[in-house]
Amino acid sequence: MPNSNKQIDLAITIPQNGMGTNTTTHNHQVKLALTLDHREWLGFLADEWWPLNSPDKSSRLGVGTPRDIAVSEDKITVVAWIDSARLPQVEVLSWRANQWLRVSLADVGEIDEEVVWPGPLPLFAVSSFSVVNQLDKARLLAMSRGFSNISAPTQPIHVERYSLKVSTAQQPPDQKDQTAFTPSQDWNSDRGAAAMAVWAVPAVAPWLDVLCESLDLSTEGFTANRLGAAWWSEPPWRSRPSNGRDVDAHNITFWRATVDVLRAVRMREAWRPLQVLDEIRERALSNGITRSSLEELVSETRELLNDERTVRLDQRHFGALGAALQLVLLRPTPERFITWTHELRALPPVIWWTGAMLSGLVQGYRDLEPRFRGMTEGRSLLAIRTLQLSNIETARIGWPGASTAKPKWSREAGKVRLYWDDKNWAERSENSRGRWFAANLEQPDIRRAAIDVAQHFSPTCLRQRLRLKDQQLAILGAGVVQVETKGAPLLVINGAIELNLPVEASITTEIDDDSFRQWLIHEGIVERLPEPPLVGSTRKLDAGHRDTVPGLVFVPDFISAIEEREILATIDAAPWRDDMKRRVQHYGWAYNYKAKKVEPKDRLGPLPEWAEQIGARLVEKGFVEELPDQVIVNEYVVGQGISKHVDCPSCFRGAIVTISLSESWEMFFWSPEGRKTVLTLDRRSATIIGGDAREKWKHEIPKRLNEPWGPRGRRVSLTFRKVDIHSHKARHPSSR
Ligand SMILES: O=C(O)CCC(=O)C(=O)O
Ligand SMILES: [Fe+2]
Repeated sequence: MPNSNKQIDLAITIPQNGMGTNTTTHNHQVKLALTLDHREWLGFLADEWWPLNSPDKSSRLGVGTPRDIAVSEDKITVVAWIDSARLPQVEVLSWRANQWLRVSLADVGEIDEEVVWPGPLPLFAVSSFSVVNQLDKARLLAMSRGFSNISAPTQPIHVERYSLKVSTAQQPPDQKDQTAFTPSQDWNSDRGAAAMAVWAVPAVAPWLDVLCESLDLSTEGFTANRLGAAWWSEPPWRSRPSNGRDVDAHNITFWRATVDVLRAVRMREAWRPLQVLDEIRERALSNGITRSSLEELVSETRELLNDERTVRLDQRHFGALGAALQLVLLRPTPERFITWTHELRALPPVIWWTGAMLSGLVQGYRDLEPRFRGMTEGRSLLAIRTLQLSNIETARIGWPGASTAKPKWSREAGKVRLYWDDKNWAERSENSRGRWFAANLEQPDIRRAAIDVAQHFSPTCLRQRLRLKDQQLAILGAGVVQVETKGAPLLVINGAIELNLPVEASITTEIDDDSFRQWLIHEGIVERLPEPPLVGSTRKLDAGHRDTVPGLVFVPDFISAIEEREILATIDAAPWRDDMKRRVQHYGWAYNYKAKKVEPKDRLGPLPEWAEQIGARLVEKGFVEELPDQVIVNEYVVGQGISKHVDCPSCFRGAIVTISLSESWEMFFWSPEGRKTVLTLDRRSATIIGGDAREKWKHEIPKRLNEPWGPRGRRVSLTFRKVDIHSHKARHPSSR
């Protein structure tokens, strides 16, 4: 955008002098030199822009040759070589033929002796530094490592002889239109807040969205409002929305007062939290906050600061915001603030995040430790973006490589990657909270694990589901029961009633997806969350192996995903036998693994309804001839399996069927000659083992940690058999 206007600007601003208009050199290679002493150099590294600390933010740069500034004997002279192509191609003042002229940066060349860059210079525009001897270089590097808020520059420091040129230029005239280049007074604080916001963002989707929106040039933080954290739509680095459409005026007003006061704190000079608190109170009152709610927060916070009470995370009047402020007042610097997570295990993410951001605001970018500043790419993008967001004038300046795109994020290989266009500018590690949030709760094994998690951590996300079928139940008690049919049917009970439920009535535990996710977004989690199960172990079968075992029939998707979930829920609600290596449940007939037989005394009763239904379907589809009357549920966790065997030929009649749930694992089939055939038992499939496969071949589930496609979690199988109680055939030597 600036490039297209360049020629026109030139035509207007270059006067017709002796050089003529055509002699301007379009030399982008020209090196601009900023001469600094070592203290200034350290300041440049701390701020990453130069100069920010002085009222005049412009810099005089030598063209090709560094300017000779009066550096005293005891100081080291450092030359920063600026690559003009990394700066916006705007107009600068140039000392050309003994006068100051306004020229485009792109046209600065050998004919210019010196230019005045109209604003602070970014460290990222520096291509290298120069010093005159090795000792100076060593001293500079040592100094840059000696301060907690400075890291050694990524640019090389060359040792070379250069000449300094005494300036012949007059004092440059005042530039009236510098505003676009002069960051706001608060830029240091606001940039500190932004850096901490990135560093501390909870790696959970909605909070990552909030962060991206907070750095977007256009949006107004809808996600933040939806999450009850409206103040994140008005982070310090954004000039306030003029339309003032606040959904949470109370919190926003308090937030503005807090930010205004905290960003004016000069931590280096003094830290007086009680005074800061009073100032926030004053400011909030004059902004129109109701006295009573504010006074309560203020007096409680005073007690906290005076060590007369301990931190309470459920702030009544200002919620997460009030709590975050209290924590920041207690520990104002980021490196101390972040230690709260160790002491307050149940710290909700938004309190921690808001507080961390405020600690960055109080500390300011200059004093921020490099670990909080992020990657090099991110630093420059964040600096430019906070400049753009702080005032409209600066937003118009086209920084090379700076994007106007929306910031986005993605999850990749255990990382959360933040990017603009295709530029990666920040990374966070994923955590189990974020992984749970992203997990597909439709997957039965994930859902099951989520129920476990909820049972342990947040039972209010759970529901009990009562399933009744073809019943007429007497209503006991004085209450009244009605069924409302408008919209989704609703059973309305007024007063108390009781029902005598038949034994077959099933009650299963269900999870409410929304409340589970809300819990993941908002709540402090005291213990380590287990990881959601991997769903990698679901691979489509290659058909090649299926025909090689005679008598084997493989039926993919015999069970639907919903059935799978329901059966697993029912199974998990029933007791497990754990007298073996793996857990099992026996239905219909108990099986004696030692004696390898079934006797009349082993009869347990009819199959449960779910097993009865599947058995009937197996007959109906012609996979087995007789209705199965025994089902064994096997649970295998990582490392477990079943050794090579033939299912007891004399105990059962006809084909046996195994149905695989929750993960796909391999089964090995061994021919009578000892040849191995591998079959993947896809989850939800049925494998019918009949004929030779049943009688002559052995089968096995290897005991191992991984399947070829990923680590094992948990597999559950259902084996359906027809018990042959009258058969007295000899036992197969290695039968089960
Ligand atoms: O887990 C399976 O699918 C097979 C179980 C099995 O072979 C058996 O119980 O005999
Ligand atoms: Fe078996």
